[in-house]
Amino acid sequence: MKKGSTGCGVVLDGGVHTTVTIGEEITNTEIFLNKNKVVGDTSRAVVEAITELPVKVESISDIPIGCGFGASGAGALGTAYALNYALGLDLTASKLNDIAHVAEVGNGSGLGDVTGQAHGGILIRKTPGAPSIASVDCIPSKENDVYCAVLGELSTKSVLSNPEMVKNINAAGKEAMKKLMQKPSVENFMTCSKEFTMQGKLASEKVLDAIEAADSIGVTASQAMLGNAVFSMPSPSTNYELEEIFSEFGTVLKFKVMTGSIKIT
Ligand SMILES: Nc1ncnc2c1ncn2[C@@H]1O[C@H](COP(=O)(O)OP(=O)(O)OP(=O)(O)O)[C@@H](O)[C@H]1O
Ligand SMILES: CC(C)(CO)[C@@H](O)C(=O)[O-]
Repeated sequence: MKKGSTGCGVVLDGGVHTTVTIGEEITNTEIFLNKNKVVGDTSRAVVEAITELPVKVESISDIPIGCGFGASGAGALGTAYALNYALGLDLTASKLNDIAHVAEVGNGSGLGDVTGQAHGGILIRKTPGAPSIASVDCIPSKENDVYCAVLGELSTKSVLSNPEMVKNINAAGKEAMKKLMQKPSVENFMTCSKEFTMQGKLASEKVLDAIEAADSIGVTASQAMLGNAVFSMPSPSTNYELEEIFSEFGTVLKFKVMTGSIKIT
């Protein structure tokens, strides 16, 4: 519950849609992601925290997997909310969010995604921890456009289990957070995020090239953590040009900042 990360990130209006099935026909817990059977340790940990019954969990993702978009945290939240409904558990949102966070952190697949996703917007996590205990704030924002270029995967677990990398990230993160809190605007967030990318030493050459190319048209871009992807919130007048530039590096995805929280459909 106490473990997590501090930082600031953008919650997108794209995510993971999760359905659970329970019944006599389900004899083993199985996790499916985009119709493929996966190990799905984080979603599985949520199931095990909530019920002893075998559950079929099916997630369909409209965000890329393993690219810094927080798909494992989103799947964990979806699994918790869907099980609450299917089993008629009447748990509060706060309890469900905490279960998803503990599953995510316990599995090493993320540290701050669930807390961010549980709140929405451009969320600042001032202290680490589960959604119910982390101290948070946010940068007020409209449903700004978020442009992303997906260049490839980067395993979160491999980074978080590397002490040298974590040391760099913590040093760079501390500086970036200090600077962000002095002026918590969207523009300064992008600047601090970019500096964090440069100092944190997690960016591939291609990520750095994409950030530099955006810079050449006066747009600040940064790396999606922890992924081999970049994102930016350009002004409407630079949208088109940025899309052209990003498309030279990888698949371009367009989202908006999601200003609300988890949706139950
Ligand atoms: N919704 C989901 N359901 C089941 N398994 C998932 C889900 N999302 C991700 N995974 C699994 O998690 C692993 C990728 O995790 P990883 O933490 O690197 O990526 P991520 O969660 O997409 O993004 P981030 O880098 O932001 O944490 C893959 O093995 C994938 O199968
Ligand atoms: C560790 C992390 C970058 C993985 O997506 C995220 O959970 C975060 O920002 O703490």
